Amino acid sequence: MPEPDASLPELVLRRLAISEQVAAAKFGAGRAVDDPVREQRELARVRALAREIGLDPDLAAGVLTDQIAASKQVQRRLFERWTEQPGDRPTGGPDLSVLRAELDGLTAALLDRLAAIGPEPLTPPETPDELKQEPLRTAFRTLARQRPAPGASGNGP
Ligand SMILES: C=C(O[C@@H]1C=C(C(=O)O)C=C[C@H]1O)C(=O)O
Repeated sequence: MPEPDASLPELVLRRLAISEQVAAAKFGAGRAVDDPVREQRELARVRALAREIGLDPDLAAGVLTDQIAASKQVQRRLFERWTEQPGDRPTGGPDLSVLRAELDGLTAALLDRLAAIGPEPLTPPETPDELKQEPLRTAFRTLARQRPAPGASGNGP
């Protein structure tokens, strides 16, 4: 479980770190990076969660779409690396179902943070890890824009 007071950028970074382990679990099992069925299920879930906590469902879905795209960028890069350099291939590691439960917990925490913060644009954190630089920009695509104020219905005068 994430720290209860983790900032939104920390949660995004944590989700990408777990994506590295997801890549290892999939690569070892010969599974594809993309799982469109799970993606659709997650998107439906965040829309429902967003409604429960007074967050714009389109905003929540947009932010999750970015997190999924960023996760897949990290995973694809690692698949390429491990294909080219078999010596770097990981051994062992957590089960995919355990990692997915962690991802789901982080997604819920992300929505909670999003509902709590103001509309100001957020910028991706700096990282020396070249693998994560572009995925981090992807993860912040929607967050980097001005957002509707929390609680705003969008139907006001
Ligand atoms: C992380 C995974 O890989 C991809 C990314 C997902 C995500 O970030 O939530 C969901 C499904 C996959 O397309 C996964 O399969 O669980």
